[in-house]
Amino acid sequence: MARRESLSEIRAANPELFLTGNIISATFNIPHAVTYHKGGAWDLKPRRGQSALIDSFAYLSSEATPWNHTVVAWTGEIANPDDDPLSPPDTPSAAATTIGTANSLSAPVPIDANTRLPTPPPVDGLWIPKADQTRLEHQLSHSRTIRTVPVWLADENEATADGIMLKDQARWRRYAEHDLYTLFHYKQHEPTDGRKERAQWADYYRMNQKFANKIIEIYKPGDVVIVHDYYLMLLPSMLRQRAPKMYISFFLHSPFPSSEFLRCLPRRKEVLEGILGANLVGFQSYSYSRHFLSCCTRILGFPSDTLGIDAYGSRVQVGVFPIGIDAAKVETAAWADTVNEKHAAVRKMYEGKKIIVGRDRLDSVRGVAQKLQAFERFLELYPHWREKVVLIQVTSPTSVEAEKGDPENKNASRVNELITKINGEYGSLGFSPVQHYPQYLSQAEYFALLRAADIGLITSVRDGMNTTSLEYIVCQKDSNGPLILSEFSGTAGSLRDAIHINPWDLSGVAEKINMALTMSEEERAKMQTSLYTHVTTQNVQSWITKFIRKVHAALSETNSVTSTPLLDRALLLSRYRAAKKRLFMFDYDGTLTPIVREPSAAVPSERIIRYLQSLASDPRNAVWIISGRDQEFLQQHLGHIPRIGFSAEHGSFMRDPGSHEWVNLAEKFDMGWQAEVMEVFQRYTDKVPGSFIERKRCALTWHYRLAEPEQGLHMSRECHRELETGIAQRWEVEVMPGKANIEVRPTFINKGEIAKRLVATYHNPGAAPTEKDPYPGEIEFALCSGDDFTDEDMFRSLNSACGTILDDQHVFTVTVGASTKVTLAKWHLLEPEDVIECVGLLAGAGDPASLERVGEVNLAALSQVEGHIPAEEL
Ligand SMILES: O=P(O)(O)OC[C@H]1O[C@H](O[C@H]2O[C@H](CO)[C@@H](O)[C@H](O)[C@H]2O)[C@H](O)[C@@H](O)[C@@H]1O
Repeated sequence: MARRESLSEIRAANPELFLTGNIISATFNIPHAVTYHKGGAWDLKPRRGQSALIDSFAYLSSEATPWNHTVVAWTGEIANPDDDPLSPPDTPSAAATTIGTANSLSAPVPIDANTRLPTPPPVDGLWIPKADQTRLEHQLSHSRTIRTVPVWLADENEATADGIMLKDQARWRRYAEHDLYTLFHYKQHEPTDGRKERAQWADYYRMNQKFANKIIEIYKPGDVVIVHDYYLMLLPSMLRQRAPKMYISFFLHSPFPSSEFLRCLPRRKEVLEGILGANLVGFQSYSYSRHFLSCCTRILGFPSDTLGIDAYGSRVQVGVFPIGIDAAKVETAAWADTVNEKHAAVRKMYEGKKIIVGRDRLDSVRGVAQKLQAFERFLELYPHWREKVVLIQVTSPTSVEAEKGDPENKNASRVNELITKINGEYGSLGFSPVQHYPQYLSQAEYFALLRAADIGLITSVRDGMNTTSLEYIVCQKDSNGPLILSEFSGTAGSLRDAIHINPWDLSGVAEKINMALTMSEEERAKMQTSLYTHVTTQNVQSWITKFIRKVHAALSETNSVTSTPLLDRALLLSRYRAAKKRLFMFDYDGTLTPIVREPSAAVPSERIIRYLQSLASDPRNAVWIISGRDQEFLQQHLGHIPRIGFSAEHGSFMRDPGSHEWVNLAEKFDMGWQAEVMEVFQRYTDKVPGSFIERKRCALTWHYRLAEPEQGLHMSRECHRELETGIAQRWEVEVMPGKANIEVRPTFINKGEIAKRLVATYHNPGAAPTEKDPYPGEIEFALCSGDDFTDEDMFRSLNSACGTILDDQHVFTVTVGASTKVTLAKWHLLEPEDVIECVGLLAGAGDPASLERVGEVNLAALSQVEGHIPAEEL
């Protein structure tokens, strides 16, 4: 019998969990289906579906963990019994309709006339006075199992101080179910003119915002927020904007598609950016996490590795956490007396027959049609099983917006056609090989069926996590019925010992059904032991425990990473103003201009040209651009600015301010290595479509930004290794991995050497004026900014000059990028735009508002994720 761990065992295994504190779980629907009774107590029934998630909430809210747990969720569509005379408040709801007695199982194709779909929500509006709203809030917040704070969803003008008017309640789920759910399951709609989508998106955005408002109301610093599923994908970023230091995690319960598919979503960027407000993002399976990482790189252009993404100056960790079920609870429920009776009745009814069981929602991705086709094939290929095997298929109505709205309901018709065909062909007067129950089962009937089965058959064509497969394993504790599981189910990765099938290969599935029916008792027991051990140990309690443990680990890693402070612009300005002589060294790409797809497109903005002009016009300032670019590029785009010095190709060439002559510092260097490097680069260019070589006078660069990202990265590593172990051993050259490039240049010169030279050139206390330094004196202010690996050499040089030649307090080394980036710089700025703003600030030529803002900037807030979701979306 699966056993729950005791509190002391859990405590011993997870000491970090016992930090205590608040956990706020944000999920779309509250765990109850709610019926309104004007002026009276609200009727709360357990909500169907998401049993694993709701069990995890119950666990977190229980005494077994030290957490103070609150669920924040929408009320769901509120039912009004006055609108539904067939469903008075005191009778079981339509959803509780059962399949009746065991005898009904023998009906050929039993479409139960009593079966009713859930009551549709009122369309004309339901007015709920404030007092009744408060009553529901009180009932939910005093729940003994899961304390819940409801989110009320209505248009602004429909929610007043007196109450709320609920109209078209299903609108809040439409975008998520119509667009996201569908696409995440690899299904694509016909494109439309976009009007309906825009309205649905606006509801989705507003709904996420209302969740953010509610969470902010109850949030206290230190609380951990766990956001669940595709309904709330914008919430992490919305929360991050409002509370930059909040601990936020996001878990996706559904599949996540490959970037090729996600690209089809018009709101792909917003959705990805929404999630990236989280510190940790969790998925059901490895492939979903891999797809997400690759989408962030391909669609948003953020660098990622297998463990996370660097986005907006922060690290977002990504992990895989396959959800489990509350196995102990299922086991207890499955052996209740009522279940025992039903189980005996089912077995008796099908005495002498093998039972295959399937329970699915009638969504097309659940693969019911594929299952029927495979069963048909099985009866065709293995005639000796005819009349000896029955497929009992229970289907609940589709919950997919797109399929609900389909007037033809093609999937349901296809399923019915297949059943009629199979029963017509392989059935007889007294027996139908497919028994179909298109309805909800009571829990007792459901467990009785899973226990009575000889085979569990899951043929989903796309599925996040399949709870039926896990419940089936628990129910087969004594009978060892094999589980046949689609390889496209998110559960397949965890249930390695199940019989995996490809639901599109009908003959293959038929073969596996035959194999499962003919397995020896020993083989079945072995399979069951392994699956049962997995399901009972990797349960819902261990799932949420691991997830929270990982949230804590992610947060402590983030906090322990040395964080480079955001440049103190007020300090920078005051030191600049006080200095009589100043030196500026700016890298170009990624510092004065953003990184773009093609090198030729990275031209300086009119603004930075104006600021540099103004800065260089002050005779107290020596302004240099120190870049990997070649002379031609620098000259063409910046050469016209008077009094600016240049260093090209990582220090190989220099041009003094006011001069037109370039000095070649690599003149005496043997360039024989170039031909060899070109040969290697050419080979990789041939292999990697989209990559190309940038040939400069001295340095050579192989670019792969336009290549397929994974291939580019992989091949660049290979190329780097080949050059390091070959040419770099024979020649005095350095191989440098850059931003989607690999550069090779002579070792003797680098940007650090140039920085050293410039300090030596301009720091001349007591000297007479020279052509190079017409205003001799001490350097009283230095600003050096760069974004990549090659710029670290400049920071190193300046750091070592500090304390000997320069005054540490007056030297500003500034890396462009995240505060978490490993750097020798003392400060950071997030983007080139920030550098440009600073240059404008010092030059006195910037936006006057930026000057006013100095000293008022909230440095902490600036280092966090800011405003990815434009306010004008609504
Ligand atoms: O020292 P820098 O001024 O930072 O120059 C480094 C290299 O930058 C250029 O490549 C990079 O920027 C391109 C434009 O944004 C981008 O398309 C490319 O992927 C980046 O690697 C330049 O092409 C190289 O020659 C420089 O060495």
